[in-house]
Amino acid sequence: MDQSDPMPGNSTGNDNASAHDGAALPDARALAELSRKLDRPVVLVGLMGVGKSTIGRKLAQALGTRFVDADDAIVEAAQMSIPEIFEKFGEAYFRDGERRVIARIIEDMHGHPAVIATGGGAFVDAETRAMILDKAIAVWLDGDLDVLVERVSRKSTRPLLIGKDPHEVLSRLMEERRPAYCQAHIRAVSDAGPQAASVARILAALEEYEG
Ligand SMILES: Nc1ncnc2c1ncn2[C@@H]1O[C@H](COP(=O)(O)OP(=O)(O)O)[C@@H](O)[C@H]1O
Ligand SMILES: O=C(O)C1=C[C@@H](OP(=O)(O)O)[C@@H](O)[C@H](O)C1
Ligand SMILES: [Mg+2]
Repeated sequence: MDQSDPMPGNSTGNDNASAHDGAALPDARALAELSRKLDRPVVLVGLMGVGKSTIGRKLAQALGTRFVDADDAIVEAAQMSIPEIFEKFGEAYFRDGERRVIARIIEDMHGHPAVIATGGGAFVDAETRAMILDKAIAVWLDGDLDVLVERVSRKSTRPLLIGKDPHEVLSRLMEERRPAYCQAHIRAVSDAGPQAASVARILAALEEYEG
């Protein structure tokens, strides 16, 4: 890869993404070594349905680190589901709570490696994004619109999608949010292939980033 590329793993089509396409994870020694190098949490950002929660849990398993899903932590703190929070208090209130919860999770890690899955809108909030960029390694999980639409259609618990056409909403959010997601330290692709392949691509990009 061009050494001046600011986004390791920032590849599409047939360039160096192909080097990371295999589902094979690094061996245990390489994983332990990478985990040892990580002195900050890895924070997954990206659109709804791209796999932050699912792939994040598997990434943490591979690295032998803790995993926290920020959405679950918000639900626990609020004692309310995410659709209920949106309905009762609105999105702005949710974003404030989300920022505080993510800050607390990162703080609780005390600079130890961990994997944190955020909700799709967290990194779009300027303050939350600045905090994540300062204190963590931000990994943008990116995927094709059609893949995301198919995945979000499996569950109806996302307030921004309830009663709406997921293709229409996600294509609009993809446009609106791309400039924010682009600021992540790392980009990795989550495609329709095996989940292990997505995990392997993130690990390869982290390895490249950590040097
Ligand atoms: N790489 C992947 N390959 C296949 N299915 C996936 C992949 N990542 C996520 N999924 C599935 O897509 C759905 C949405 O994933 P989820 O992790 O909830 O996304 P997010 O947290 O980014 O909204 C889940 O049913 C999950 O099992
Ligand atoms: O994109 C968003 O604004 C949201 C994404 C959701 O999380 P996932 O991205 O994990 O689905 C959840 O935080 C909430 O419904 C809002
Ligand atoms: Mg999620």
